[in-house]
Amino acid sequence: MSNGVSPSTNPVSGGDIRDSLIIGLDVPSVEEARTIVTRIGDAGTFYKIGYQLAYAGGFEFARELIGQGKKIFLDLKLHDIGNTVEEGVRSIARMGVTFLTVHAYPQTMRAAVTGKAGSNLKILAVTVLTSYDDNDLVEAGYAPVSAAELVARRAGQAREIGIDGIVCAATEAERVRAIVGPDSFIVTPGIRPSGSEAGDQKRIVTPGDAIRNGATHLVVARPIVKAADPRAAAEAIVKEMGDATA
Ligand SMILES: O=C(O)c1cc(=O)[nH]c(=O)n1[C@@H]1O[C@H](COP(=O)(O)O)[C@@H](O)[C@H]1O
Repeated sequence: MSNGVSPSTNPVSGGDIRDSLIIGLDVPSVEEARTIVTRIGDAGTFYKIGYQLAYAGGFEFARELIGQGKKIFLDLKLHDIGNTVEEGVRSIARMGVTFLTVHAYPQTMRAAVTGKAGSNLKILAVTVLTSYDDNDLVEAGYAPVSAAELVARRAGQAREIGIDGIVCAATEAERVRAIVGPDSFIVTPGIRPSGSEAGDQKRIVTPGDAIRNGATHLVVARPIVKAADPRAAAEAIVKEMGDATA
């Protein structure tokens, strides 16, 4: 697959395990992000840039990291009218990033697939945010539906539309795999090494269990970027992922 990423990089199927850890650079400035990336060194190969850093110089920093051979997940969680999503994705497709998120609404997913045509960009559909539980869905106006059911429904729609990968909690990874088939990425945030703070995450899973459940990529931000030693934190997570494949 293009851009150096494929489900075969999942340690389950024998790739470089470091490529399955996506480190979320949820920090306020490029300077801070650069310091963390330097400290992590070759323990980190794949970085996520989301709202906080993207709107504080993160797009330029993404290009800088790509120039250094790192892979970038641009986590913009797009959702707008179809034409706006399509043209936005077309612009992003020229940046050379590996992954881009959109919310898993059918119009939005179709527009994103059209916008990325002819590029190496992979679109990930965010199904139900990992900070949501069943009660949060009711509060947001959904008829009573479990997060797991809504994830499954949206994963099915994503597969029909031709989306490259699914973002879901690792609690749902096995069920999602059965829906999307063997070639789709399954990217799981809400990862917490045992003993670490859940914070605002509700559907959390340890790194080892996420790999055992079949995730191709794990997204981890605070447990690494807020650690006293980010490199040691990343290495410990990679080790736990590797042990889960043994
Ligand atoms: O799309 C995402 O990456 C994402 C989807 C989701 O459902 N939940 C979720 O936490 N994320 C992102 O994953 C990262 C998780 O951060 P930590 O909870 O600090 O590890 C954050 O940058 C979130 O924006």
